[in-house]
Amino acid sequence: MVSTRLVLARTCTVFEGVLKWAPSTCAVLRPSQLLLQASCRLLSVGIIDHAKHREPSGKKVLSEKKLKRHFVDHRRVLVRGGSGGSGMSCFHSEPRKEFGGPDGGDGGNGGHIILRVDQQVKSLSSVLSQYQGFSGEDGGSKNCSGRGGATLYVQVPMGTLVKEGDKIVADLSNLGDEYVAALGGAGGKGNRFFLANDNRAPVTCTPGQPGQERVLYLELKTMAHAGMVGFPNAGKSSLLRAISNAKPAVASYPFTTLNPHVGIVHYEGHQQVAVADIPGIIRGAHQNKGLGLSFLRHIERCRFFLFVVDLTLPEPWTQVDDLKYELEKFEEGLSERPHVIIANKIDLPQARARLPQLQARLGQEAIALSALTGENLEQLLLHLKELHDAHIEAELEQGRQPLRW
Ligand SMILES: Nc1nc2c(ncn2[C@@H]2O[C@H](COP(=O)(O)OP(=O)(O)OP(=O)(O)O)[C@@H](O)[C@H]2O)c(=O)[nH]1
Ligand SMILES: [Mg+2]
Repeated sequence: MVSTRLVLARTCTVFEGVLKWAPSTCAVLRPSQLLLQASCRLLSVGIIDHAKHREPSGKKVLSEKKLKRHFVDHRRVLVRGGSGGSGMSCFHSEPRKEFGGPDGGDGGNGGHIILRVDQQVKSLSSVLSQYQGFSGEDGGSKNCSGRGGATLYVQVPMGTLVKEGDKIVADLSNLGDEYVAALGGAGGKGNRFFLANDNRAPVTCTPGQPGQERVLYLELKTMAHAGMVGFPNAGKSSLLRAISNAKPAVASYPFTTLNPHVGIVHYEGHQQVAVADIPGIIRGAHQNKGLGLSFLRHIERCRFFLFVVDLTLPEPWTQVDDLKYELEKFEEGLSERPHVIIANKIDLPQARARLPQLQARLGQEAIALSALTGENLEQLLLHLKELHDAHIEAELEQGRQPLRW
């Protein structure tokens, strides 16, 4: 019993800092399995799938179809800044003080509308189609100025692109980024403002200006470090479930995933790598076949790619060529980004037999693994970390702030 506990503790310690889900993996293993695993492969990850399929109790999981309704990645928004308050025209009046002079106060300025990045917001679904800023108050007597309209903040997800017509006016890709979408109108002037030597009793006052009015197009480009690209059914979502805390739907039919999902892989020292899973791509996607390429904008900003190949299909190397071709069609140079090729479903015998042929045809190494059984996942995790570290180094070298999740 004591020795079993020791092995259990040791296996967990090896995982600790590399993977967050390690304790849950340990929890579902029988002691006999653990002993066997610890002796033959210290870093192997067994039967992850069972551990991953436990949903947190009490939390309703939305189906992919419902999620599609909730996930909005573009929005047309009409923004109108608050109008300024009007200036006041009045004169000081006091007993025995006949000519008190003008004392009409200025109107308050209208409130601006500001788009602000919020880490908690993951889609544009909470953004309304129009916003009206708060108006400033009118000026009062006794030189009282009206109160200015409060600023209206609209929370948007990180990676929101703001366009006006065809022109990109803002790229909100960092935490805390803000963009003034509409300026509030200036407040009007009270008659006190027009007091001059040649006019001691002005009655003129001006109305407040209307706020700025603009039609903006918001476009969300999901931000993640790594983007998973692959044909439908290649096992992208299964892989994301296995390495992160994300729960994309997994099924044996193509196009199960309809929205991008981002999962976070936790490493030692609180380092986090965000991995995005997007719907499957097929040959001819750039001609709008399958689900088309519109969702590719969600991996456009990924710093590196994971090409997921289904090893059970004949000639799996053609999948890599097709994926690279489609990426290139979407945006020039996209296929040149750092990437790693993942040969999935290695647990199946026919897949294992195709592996040497794939390696030879590709001319580069592919990480053979099984998202279902967890075999060889650690190699992917270590490679992911290497790619992430290289990205941070490159960004710092160029004086840019690396993407932090
Ligand atoms: N045997 C085996 N089956 C796998 C493995 N990975 C995924 N599968 C199965 O392959 C099917 C498709 O998996 P998904 O993860 O939904 O594939 P996907 O690439 O996300 O598919 P789309 O969302 O349609 O693009 C499911 O039935 C999975 O159980 C694996 O490593 N081994
Ligand atoms: Mg999927």
